[in-house]
Amino acid sequence: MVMQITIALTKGRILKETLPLLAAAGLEPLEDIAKSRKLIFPTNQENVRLLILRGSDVPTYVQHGAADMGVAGKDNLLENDDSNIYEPLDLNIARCRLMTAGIKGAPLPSGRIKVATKFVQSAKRYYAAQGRQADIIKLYGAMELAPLMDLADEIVDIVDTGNTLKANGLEARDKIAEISSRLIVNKASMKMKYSAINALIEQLAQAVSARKAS
Ligand SMILES: Nc1ncnc2c1ncn2[C@@H]1O[C@H](COP(=O)(O)OP(=O)(O)OP(=O)(O)O)[C@@H](O)[C@H]1O
Ligand SMILES: O=P(O)(O)OC[C@H]1O[C@H](OP(=O)(O)OP(=O)(O)O)[C@H](O)[C@@H]1O
Repeated sequence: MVMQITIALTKGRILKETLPLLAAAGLEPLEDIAKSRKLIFPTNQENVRLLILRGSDVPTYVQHGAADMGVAGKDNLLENDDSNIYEPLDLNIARCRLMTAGIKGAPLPSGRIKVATKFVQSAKRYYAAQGRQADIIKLYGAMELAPLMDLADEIVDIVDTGNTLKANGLEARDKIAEISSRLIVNKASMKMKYSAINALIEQLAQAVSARKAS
């Protein structure tokens, strides 16, 4: 019996870098995802279909088995319960860093600090490890604005070139994690659909190695 494999992909910048890797692994959607409002796409492999999701939802689908596999940024994986998830492959795409940042030259208050971030779990773990009392303020984007409006003393956000911080008079401070997109697999799916999933992992691993070598 042919086992269907469902792969949840992160839309946006990650999708643009994921599709060429999937193609190199012999897997392609049957239509142009960018020109469609659909959310489920069949592929050239009849037992494999793609879901297109927000990056923050991919780990949830894989954790609960609504998708067998997924591609998500490590920043989002660190925010979610991953007890049912394997992470067999770093796709080495969408590389960036999760960092603390604040107004350039501004000292941190000695006591409790206000921290604005989309990455609440990572922030809680980081400040606890630093022995700092942090009041976390949840935001969904444009975190760089928070210190400028005195909403927060620091932010925890993604940094790549540092241009966004610099353009807003902020400075990167401490690195919390190296970020890249990772291939994730539901643990039960790995057992029940081992041969099909393992073949996909191996083909993607070869595509990642070939991309690194090029
Ligand atoms: N400037 C960047 N350079 C490289 N990778 C980035 C950058 N910003 C984010 N990423 C990576 O790409 C992923 C998707 O980022 P993107 O900005 O496209 O969506 P998002 O708005 O963060 O996601 P969501 O819509 O779920 O909030 C992030 O989870 C992160 O892993
Ligand atoms: O260090 P830099 O090169 O400036 O990149 C960092 C910025 O990139 C992301 O924003 P972007 O607008 O790309 O995505 P978003 O939708 O998550 O804000 C992230 O949220 C930072 O603001």
